Amino acid sequence: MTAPLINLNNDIQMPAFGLGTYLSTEFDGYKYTKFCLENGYRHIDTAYFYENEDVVGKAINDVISTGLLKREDIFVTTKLWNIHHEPELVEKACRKSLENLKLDYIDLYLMHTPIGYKYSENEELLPKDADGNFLFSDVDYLDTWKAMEKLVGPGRPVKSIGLSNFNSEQITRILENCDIKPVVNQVECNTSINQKKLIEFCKARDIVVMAYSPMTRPHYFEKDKSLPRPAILHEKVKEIGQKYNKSPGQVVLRYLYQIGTVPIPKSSNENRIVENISIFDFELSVEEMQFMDGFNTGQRTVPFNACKTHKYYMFNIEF
Ligand SMILES: NC(=O)C1=CN([C@@H]2O[C@H](COP(=O)(O)OP(=O)(O)OC[C@H]3O[C@@H](n4cnc5c(N)ncnc54)[C@H](OP(=O)(O)O)[C@@H]3O)[C@@H](O)[C@H]2O)C=CC1
Ligand SMILES: O=C1CO[C@H](CO)[C@@H](O)[C@@H]1O
Repeated sequence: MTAPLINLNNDIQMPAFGLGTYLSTEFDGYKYTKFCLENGYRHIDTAYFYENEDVVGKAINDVISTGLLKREDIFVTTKLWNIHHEPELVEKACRKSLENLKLDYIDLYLMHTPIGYKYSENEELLPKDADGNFLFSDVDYLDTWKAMEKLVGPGRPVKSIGLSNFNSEQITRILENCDIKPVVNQVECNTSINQKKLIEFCKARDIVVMAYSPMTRPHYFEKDKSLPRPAILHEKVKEIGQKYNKSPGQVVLRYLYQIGTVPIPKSSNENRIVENISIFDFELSVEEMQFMDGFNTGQRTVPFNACKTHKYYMFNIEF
């Protein structure tokens, strides 16, 4: 199955469903990106921080070279990492991502978070002091955004730019000062934190919410039961799925699609990869949507706790 296309605020179209690749190792990153593209996926999410742009890019290029797909059939999202927020580092970082991916352009380039980390020559991705505290920078994310704007346009390396992990006040500040509007805000969005207010806020401003950790990271919950409990483990979600001949995972992903987001679940399992995208041939009822709303506690799986002291920490306000 392929996902429907949605129009971004710059009239570029983006598939309403994608593959996440965080923690996809060299082998998995290549094998499953390729498998996804061969099985209907047209949208891949990676990041400089994931250190897998090279294998993800190789999978994309290999599928293109077989003739199955053309470059323009595939929507590639990658992200500017926190150490590259200094305006003079932005284009270099973007070019490095393109070089890793071995592509001529990036479809969507996101600022990974509003928080900058200290840059060093050896490109330490998570720079810390001797006590293990993050070494932050205080670069204004607006200055970073201005540098990202310069990447877009005819002959430039990026088609669309967007945000990730931004709250409503930070988005407003960008919108009030930008020349190019963000097309997307990628945030944690799953049954435990369904982001209804942020989705409404973004929708009113023509910004699409992309849902990361849409399955509520079942592999993390397995190891630490204080984390939010994935709804796929709930008996009633299983029952709802049975009614449509769908799995609990499909019910969760369909819920996220119906509340207006673009889910990007990660999977390194062929059955689950095919299953996850097969959500565009059924619809949850109003009552079922209300039941799924009931899981929303607001608890995050990815709270960026180590960044709490930074002036741009994004999760201090309601949304
Ligand atoms: N912008 C940001 O700051 C962030 C972005 N992201 C992006 O979002 C993507 C997805 O989020 P992620 O954090 O990976 O977490 P997910 O919520 O997508 O969880 C991934 C886990 O869920 C399992 N899984 C996938 N599908 C199913 C299913 N149908 N039923 C049961 N289990 C399933 C996978 O196992 P298996 O592989 O065995 O199928 C994997 O262990 C990331 O990979 C990344 O691309 C994520 C976090 C932060
Ligand atoms: O994209 C990401 C994947 O998850 C990480 C945390 O587990 C985040 O730090 C990062 O933003």
